[in-house]
Amino acid sequence: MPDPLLELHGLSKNFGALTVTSDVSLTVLPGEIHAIIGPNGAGKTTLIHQISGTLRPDRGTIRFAGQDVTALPFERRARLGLARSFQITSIVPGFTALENVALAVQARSGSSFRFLRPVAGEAALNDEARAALDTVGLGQVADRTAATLSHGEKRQLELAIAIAMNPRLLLLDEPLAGAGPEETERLIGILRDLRSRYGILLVEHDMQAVFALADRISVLVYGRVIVTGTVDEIRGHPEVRTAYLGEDALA
Ligand SMILES: Nc1ncnc2c1ncn2[C@@H]1O[C@H](COP(=O)(O)OP(=O)(O)OP(=O)(O)O)[C@@H](O)[C@H]1O
Repeated sequence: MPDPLLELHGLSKNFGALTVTSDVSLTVLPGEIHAIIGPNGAGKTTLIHQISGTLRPDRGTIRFAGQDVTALPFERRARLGLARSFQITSIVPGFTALENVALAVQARSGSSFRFLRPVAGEAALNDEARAALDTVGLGQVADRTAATLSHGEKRQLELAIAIAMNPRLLLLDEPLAGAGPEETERLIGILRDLRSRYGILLVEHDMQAVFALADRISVLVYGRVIVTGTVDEIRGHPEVRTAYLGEDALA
């Protein structure tokens, strides 16, 4: 088995008396989609915040690509290749799709493009941005203003922005939220293509999409991982069925 890209050991976090993450341990392997599912309020988003570095855990460790990153700030983790896809709110509506992605390329590369002649620097930025847009199937709309993109295209643009960070692991928090059936199918296809290039930690409510995509699934209930397993193991697991009682998501 390859070394894990991401390893969480005994991660715990309380907000006052409320335990939001309780002794969470899991791994994401290179080329794997590891999905986190769980009822509303189970602690999925706060877990993502701790992994990306915007929230400090009270206990436990986070290792990324063999390095302990528990104490590193968000930007340092991003530079190591831990990319979180941000919600649509981080897209600049008045910029084109290409400009939005070029901004992310520029943020990642810092001053490195400054050493090129201005025109060459801009061309290099745009080439990288175009490649990221092509990867998520948005090459045709590169020059459209982001505000005019459909909801599904905006979700694709978020993925392109995350890819422009040159990541090794993508942290995706509900990448299908608000997408219609056709958009969902398209996004599932894109995520499937991305799997061969990145490890993916996927938080997603759309259970059919999770079952279609995930190599492994961890089920979070009240901040605790109650089981990690393959799609078949999770579908048939009695405790998971109990946690979702009343929902037909596992049908
Ligand atoms: N900053 C905060 N201060 C206090 N409590 C918080 C804070 N952020 C989240 N919580 C609480 O922590 C718990 C876990 O929230 P979280 O958003 O991580 O759950 P979730 O599994 O992502 O939920 P959903 O599926 O509805 O998005 C919830 O009870 C929430 O109200």
